[in-house]
Amino acid sequence: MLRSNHRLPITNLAGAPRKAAGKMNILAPVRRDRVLAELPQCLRKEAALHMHKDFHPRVTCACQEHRTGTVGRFKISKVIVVGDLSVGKTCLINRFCKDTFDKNYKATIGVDFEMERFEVLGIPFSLQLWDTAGQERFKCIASTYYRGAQAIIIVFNLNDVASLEHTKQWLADALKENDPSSVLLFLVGSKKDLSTPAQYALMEKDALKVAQEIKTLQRLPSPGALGHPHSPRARPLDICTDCFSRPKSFPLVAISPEG
Ligand SMILES: Nc1nc2c(ncn2[C@@H]2O[C@H](COP(=O)(O)OP(=O)(O)OP(=O)(O)O)[C@@H](O)[C@H]2O)c(=O)[nH]1
Repeated sequence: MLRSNHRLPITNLAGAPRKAAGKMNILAPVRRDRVLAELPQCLRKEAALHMHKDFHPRVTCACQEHRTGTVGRFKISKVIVVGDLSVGKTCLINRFCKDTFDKNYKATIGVDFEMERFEVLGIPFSLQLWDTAGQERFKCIASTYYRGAQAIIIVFNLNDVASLEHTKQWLADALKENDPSSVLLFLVGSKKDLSTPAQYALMEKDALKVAQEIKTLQRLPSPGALGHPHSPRARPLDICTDCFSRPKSFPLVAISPEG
């Protein structure tokens, strides 16, 4: 069945949604649970994406004075979500953005898009979440939206080992359009509620191996290799999700392959 409410966003060359001409840009207030007064504690030091407790004063100052051109695209981050068909990419995004879960499968055609606004340490911040199609026949449409991502979330089904194997190809395709030296990677296992503890334990081991392979590939110095020799920000984390029964937010179990 095809997603009935599917929409393709109008985009500019950088892949960001374009504002409708002549319309005033009036934004609703940021939701309370999207206001982060302090950066959250990480489960493990190696799994932390932030190394400092605060922003660099230059960033804070530029954002407050609306001069974010000087600090790059700090105030908007593009996240692309890739992975095999039916692994649960849309459900993951819907749980995060709308706190909803739909048990009926409706394939994404091409791409779908959500925007989440945050306030992080007093600085407004927007997250663009690009939900891409896992079906082969829509892959070429979806891949045109890969460019300019700050983070890539590669999803696999914890009950389908083939979907884990395919994550390497999904990542390789996504990295063709992005800078491997600066993009953040997340390896996400979905449908945890459907696996038994024994199945889950096996899959967790395999997922850790894949995460480690991804990381090793990133460090390869040869040109044309998956990654970049110096990629301090690129660090795959494993996150296991269960969109079905967890009521709110991304349930995170970070099992970083570092250390
Ligand atoms: N039990 C359970 N079912 C899930 C979970 N996540 C997704 N599903 C189901 O899996 C099916 C596919 O989910 P989608 O989110 O549409 O999958 P997708 O990866 O976006 O699929 P494509 O759009 O084809 O790429 C749906 O029937 C969902 O209800 C989960 O955590 N638990």
